[in-house]
Amino acid sequence: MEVERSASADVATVNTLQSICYSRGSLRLLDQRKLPLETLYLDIRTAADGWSAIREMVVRGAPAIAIAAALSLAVEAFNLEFSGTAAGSASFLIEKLDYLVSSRPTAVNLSDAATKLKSLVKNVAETASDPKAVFQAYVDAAEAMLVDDVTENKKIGFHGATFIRENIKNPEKISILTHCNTGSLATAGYGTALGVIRSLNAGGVLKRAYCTETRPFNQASSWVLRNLLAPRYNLQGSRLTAFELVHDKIPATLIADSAAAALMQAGRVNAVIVGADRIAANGDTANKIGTYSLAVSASHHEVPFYVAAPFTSIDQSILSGDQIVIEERSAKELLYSHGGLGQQVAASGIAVWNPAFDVTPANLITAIITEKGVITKASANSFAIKEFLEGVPGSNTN
Ligand SMILES: CSC[C@@H](O)[C@@H](O)C(=O)COP(=O)(O)O
Repeated sequence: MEVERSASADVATVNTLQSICYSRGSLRLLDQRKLPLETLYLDIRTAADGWSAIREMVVRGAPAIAIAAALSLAVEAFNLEFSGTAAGSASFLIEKLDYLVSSRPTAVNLSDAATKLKSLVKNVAETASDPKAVFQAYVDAAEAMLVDDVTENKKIGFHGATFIRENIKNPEKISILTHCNTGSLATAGYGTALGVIRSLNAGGVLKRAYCTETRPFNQASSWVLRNLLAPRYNLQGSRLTAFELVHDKIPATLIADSAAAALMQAGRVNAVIVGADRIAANGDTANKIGTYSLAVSASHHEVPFYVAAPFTSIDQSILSGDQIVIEERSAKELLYSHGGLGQQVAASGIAVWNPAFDVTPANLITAIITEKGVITKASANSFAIKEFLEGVPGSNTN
């Protein structure tokens, strides 16, 4: 993974909202750990580079992780002098895809993409005699993910804004709270939950967006120790979402995570919207740690709580959220400022539990907003996602 430093920290003059810069044979990822103070792109040449960039959170957000992983292998495959058979090229790609999936466990988009890409290369290898045909099919499919994601996000934005306007009190003056970062930086562009906020704003009905700081992630890794002399805090809400909201001139206010319940109690928001890393078949949703607290508070204050995500975030192979593997991150993210390099900020000897995600049960979710439309409750405690899909023309329900 090579560092490529963009000239300026002057965020207004560069397209800082593009986290994935790809052209055939070349991939650069915006180092999101450095935003908003510095714009730095890392050159990704191999699947191994992609794996490290995901693990170290250079790139993060469920859809962006999947696309970055697929494209890192596309770049490696495109630049490779491969002398084997078509079957050998398929095995090569499948092995690398399995490796990429091991980078972070909770978001399903990456494993979903890998499963689809593996099936594609297996099928192509069965009929192709030339390994190049297998690589070509892989590269085409990985590139399509980049394009499709933006299209799908815009549909999520449209469906979400329409649904919220039709179902909310005070639809001409919507104040909405969001958590983590679900915008352009977490996707190929536009965003999911933040895409809905963008769409509400474009429709002239958004009074104010509130974003949480989104504790606790700071930088803590050997790669950082080696490469970043001046690491910065990495709070997906205060640095990334706030950055996108300011960039788009959307009226917005930052709050500490712990201020969310008081914000609702004061009647300052009439909706909450978050993204998702994995949604089970019944609608239980894993998302950034703190999402569950927001949902509990929203329920208490009778504020609607929406999840916005593409269908690639839905894992129909699991019946409920109990089956979702939650990533636990380094204790250093809590014990030290600047992810282990800065000052100690907690008592020596204290044990740490640092899950990166939590699961919000379906009963606390008002609706799930997708690119295919809005899924509402089948009963008080669950969503019927399969049945919803069966009603969507042309949808594969598997
Ligand atoms: C459109 S991104 C949806 C989720 O991936 C997002 O809300 C989130 O939890 C991201 O967590 P992160 O740890 O920053 O990858």
